[in-house]
Amino acid sequence: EAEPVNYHSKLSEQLANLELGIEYKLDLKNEDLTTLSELGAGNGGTVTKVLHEKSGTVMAKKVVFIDAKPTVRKQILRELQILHECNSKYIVSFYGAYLSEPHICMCMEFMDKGSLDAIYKKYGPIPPEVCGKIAVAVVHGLTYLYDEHRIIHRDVKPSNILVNGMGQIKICDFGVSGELINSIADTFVGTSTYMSPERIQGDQYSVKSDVWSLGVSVIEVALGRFPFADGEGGSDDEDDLPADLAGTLSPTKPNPHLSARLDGAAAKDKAKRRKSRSGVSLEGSSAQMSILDLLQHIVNEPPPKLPEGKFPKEMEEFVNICLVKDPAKRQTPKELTRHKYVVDSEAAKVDLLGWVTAMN
Ligand SMILES: O=c1[nH]ccc2cc(OC[C@@H]3CCNC3)c(Cl)cc12
Repeated sequence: EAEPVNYHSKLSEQLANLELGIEYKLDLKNEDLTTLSELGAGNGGTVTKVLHEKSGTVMAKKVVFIDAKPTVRKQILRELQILHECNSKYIVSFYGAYLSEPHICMCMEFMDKGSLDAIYKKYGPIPPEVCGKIAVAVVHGLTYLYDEHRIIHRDVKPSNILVNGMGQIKICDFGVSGELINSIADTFVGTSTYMSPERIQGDQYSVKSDVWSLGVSVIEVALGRFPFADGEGGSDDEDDLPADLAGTLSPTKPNPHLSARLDGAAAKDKAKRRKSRSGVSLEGSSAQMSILDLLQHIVNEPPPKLPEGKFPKEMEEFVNICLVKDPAKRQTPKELTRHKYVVDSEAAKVDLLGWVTAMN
């Protein structure tokens, strides 16, 4: 009979280590984790709330299926170790990752109020002052990832911005492993509808592409709906392209099929708008913007913006700066840390605790 673990001594030992700043790594494995509940699915994985028995720590465990050779999975596991060094109050903490063939399991800090997409879908549009705190968290989180680790998030959206019961707002699911990005890109078409114009066109994209996604995300949570006109998109799961394009989307090289289709969609889009202006209501699917229309819309139409005069001036301006279509003219996360909206929001006394406590 194994010696019963004395939780108290274990925890106080760990607290002592923490105080001494001693990094301790838990060797995580399935048999030490008890599943408590389901948290969500999306981004190519499922997330469950688990208890790590030995340390008494409640965690969020994300399980990702990687359709690749075991050597690739091992490489991904090695690359994920960088997450141990990603320490910021704006980044969800990482406890460790392990292989449970053919899955990769990642254990992270549990954020008990969940993701922003679920929050606004349940409680309605997020108050502008809370949006300010969200902008602060994402801008500083992105700046930390890039300045300290040269990491570009690649998937900024409300479902990857999490909240906990202490009113802390943190980002998760950033692209830390090159192999993981490749394997998801191959198996997952991943035409995220938060993609910047330059990324949709396969042009070189940078940390500024994350700023575009932040702009779309702030409008979405402030309005309580995905901002592109009657777009079907915006679900937190990846929307798939039609089969013939599946797997051809690459964030790095221009895609001839796509640009041809985008031009075609552009013609359709204009025709649709003309028809609808003539008062003929578009029935069924033709009225719902398909993912292709949406990609074409983002590339060719003016960027979305907040409705005039309904939000603080500097919030409108912040969003417009994030949504500058030309990446050369768009600011970096670091430059945005000096924007009035971010600086004022950081200093503002916002009762985030009250906001999260109202959520049961
Ligand atoms: O507590 C969490 N920690 C880390 C990741 C995480 C992810 C979560 O949800 C992710 C899914 C993805 C799409 N929508 C929600 C939730 Cl609901 C909690 C946590």
